[in-house]
Amino acid sequence: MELQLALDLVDIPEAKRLVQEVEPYIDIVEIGTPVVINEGLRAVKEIKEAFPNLKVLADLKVMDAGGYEVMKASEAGADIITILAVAEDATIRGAVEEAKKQERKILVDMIGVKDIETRAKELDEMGVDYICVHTGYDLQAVGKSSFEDLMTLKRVVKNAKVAVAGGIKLDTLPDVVNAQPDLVIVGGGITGQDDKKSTAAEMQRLIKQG
Ligand SMILES: O=C(CO)[C@H](O)[C@H](O)COP(=O)(O)O
Repeated sequence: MELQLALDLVDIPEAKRLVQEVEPYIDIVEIGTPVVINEGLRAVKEIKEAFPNLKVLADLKVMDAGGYEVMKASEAGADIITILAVAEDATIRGAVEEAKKQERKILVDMIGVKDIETRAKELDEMGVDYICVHTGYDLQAVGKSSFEDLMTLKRVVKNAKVAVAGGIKLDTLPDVVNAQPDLVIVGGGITGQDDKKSTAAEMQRLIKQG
């Protein structure tokens, strides 16, 4: 099980400062969608250059032109690129094909998918690397979580790695770990804490023992 730090509400200098603080405790650093919108793929490039030992995920949430977007993110140094599960199959297949060519990975974000079971089975057959259930900020605000969807993924996904994101905090992490995802994605649960270092260290401890 791996821990991914999601950076959403920062600029590049702040992203570097945050990663430096928690680097020993995380496996993957996510350059979040708002960061890519504000700073471009330069953010991916700079973080990969500054932290070559960490995997970098570019949270592009690709919806079209899968092959092209994956190629550009790969050029910037992304190890993993996200695509939306609600995209057309042709877009997903294009992204998977390009990622294989570039020796990168594709994480499919299930945000907005109503029938998790059916779509997860289809994506699994298409050869994506990760399938991620995700409660975005707008549904977190009305009290939703991804826990039930995570159980569905665990039941139906046979090939891809299973990931979970959306509002995970130290107090909810043990339940998430019990469900045995391959990847746990945490943003505000670390970046919003006064003591980010010890929060990330404790999260890593729970994840490694899970
Ligand atoms: O992709 C995202 C929002 O669309 C976030 O990166 C993801 O939800 C993790 O952040 P948090 O733990 O703060 O919810």
